[in-house]
Amino acid sequence: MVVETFLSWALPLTLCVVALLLLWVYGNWPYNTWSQLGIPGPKPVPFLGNVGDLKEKGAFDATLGWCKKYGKVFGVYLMRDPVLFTTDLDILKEVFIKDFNNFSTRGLIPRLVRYPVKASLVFVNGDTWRRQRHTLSPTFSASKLKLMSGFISRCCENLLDAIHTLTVEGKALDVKKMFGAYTLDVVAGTGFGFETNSLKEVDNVFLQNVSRLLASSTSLSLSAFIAGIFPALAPLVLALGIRQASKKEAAFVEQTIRALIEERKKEKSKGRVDLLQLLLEAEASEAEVKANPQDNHLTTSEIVAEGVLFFLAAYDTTATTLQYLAYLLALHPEKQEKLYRHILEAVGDAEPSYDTVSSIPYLDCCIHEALRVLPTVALTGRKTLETRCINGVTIPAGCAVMVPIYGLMRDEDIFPDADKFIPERFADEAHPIPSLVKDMNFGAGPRQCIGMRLALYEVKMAMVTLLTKVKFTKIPETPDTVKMQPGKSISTPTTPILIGTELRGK
Ligand code: HEM
Repeated sequence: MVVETFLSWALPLTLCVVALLLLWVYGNWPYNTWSQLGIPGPKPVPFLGNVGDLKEKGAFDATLGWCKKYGKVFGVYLMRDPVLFTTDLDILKEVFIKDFNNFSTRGLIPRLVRYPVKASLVFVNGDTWRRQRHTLSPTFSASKLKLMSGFISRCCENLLDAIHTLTVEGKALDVKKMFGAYTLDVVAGTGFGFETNSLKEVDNVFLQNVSRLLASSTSLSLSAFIAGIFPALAPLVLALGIRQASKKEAAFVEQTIRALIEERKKEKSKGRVDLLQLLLEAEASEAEVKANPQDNHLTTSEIVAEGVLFFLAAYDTTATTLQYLAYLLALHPEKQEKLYRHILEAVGDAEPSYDTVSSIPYLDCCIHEALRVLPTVALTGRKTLETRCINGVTIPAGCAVMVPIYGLMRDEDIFPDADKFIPERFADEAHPIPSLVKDMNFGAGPRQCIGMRLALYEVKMAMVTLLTKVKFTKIPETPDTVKMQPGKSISTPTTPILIGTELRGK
């Protein structure tokens, strides 16, 4: 009897203890990777690694803090995955440029990413990436951008009108909202040849859906959390549709793109120069793509994926860059006046064009410096196929190597007085900034941002159009410093940035 009672509870109890022990081992075993390799880093907690810090402080502030504490190379655990963070230029050059064949995969790929984004350039790899990249690259050549110039000019004029009205009415300028509407109009027109009226109708439904989709895709949800701890459950989480946060918005954006494709096919226009036209000219069946993988072809489902991606990748990033540039110019009137003089010298009374806005070195300096002081993107990186040892640092096979962009941009060895807004540092011939660092806000190497030229062109056209007519000013509502929201991979201030505007010549 005593033996039976003992067995009835001892067996389940033993099983529970063994299960808990196994769970404990599972939740802890990856966390000696970096200490064994002699690489410093923050102490991980079971199952979560260092995600707690990222969630609490945000990717920008957490990684900046780690850079200050651990230096140029440190190891972090994202859930159970070891990730090497580095601002060491020799390692970055090797990873992004010289050893690209080994590091051609994007660093962190969310486990729950689904179609259409999953099939787009950002997330595909290997031969599929090569084919898509070759097919899409011509869209962003200087000659194609020049053809889009008339449309971008019209968007800039609308932007100027909207800001003129605000100024006359004495209202503060919500920089992100205004520039978000402008970049959405540019993306819609240059990408798909359709005119959103988001500058006049700031609460545009399409804009709201894209914003919500972006917000949910850059924050950590419960489902991402489950899939992070138990990667094997990711397909189940996706199949069950647990990741509901962005489903509705993703469907809305996807449907809009599909409708645009259908309309364009009916129109049969050959004269268009937008992204959609280029995509459709490359359209081929799945069988054709399989048979000739080296040709510049895209399947119909890839065309939809690239269309959705174009909105996601192009709109918020460029609007955020414009937002910080306008804000920093409002805080630094002397730099703004210098930029105004340089713009007048280059453009005079003429209409700004691709060539004129591209020939104002001080404008480039201001954009680079704004991106440096307040970067738009927190992180980018690559995954190593095979184990590599670079500069004495071992990177185990399958491990991600990430650049903490904020930390790199605040490195006092490269940027003395790194907290200060000094555009001139990018023109200092005595201390040139390495181009790898200068452009790292757009990544580096063959997988660098494909839209960099378009983004810079949009920013330049907007600034040249506005600054010849309007001054940005600091008003009581303008914050002295920007605090970034945690949980976002694209920089988002905790409260909207408001600045003042004055008409020039008044
Ligand atoms: C100021 C605005 C922008 C910033 C700061 C930015 C930043 C970035 C960064 C950091 C990457 C990763 C690059 C790497 O890993 O080396 C990237 C990739 C990418 N960006 Fe941008 N981006 C901007 C605008 C745009 C625009 C306008 C487009 C338009 C289509 C775009 C499309 C893409 C695509 C498709 C990729 C993936 C490229 C690939 O994997 O081959 N971006 N961007």
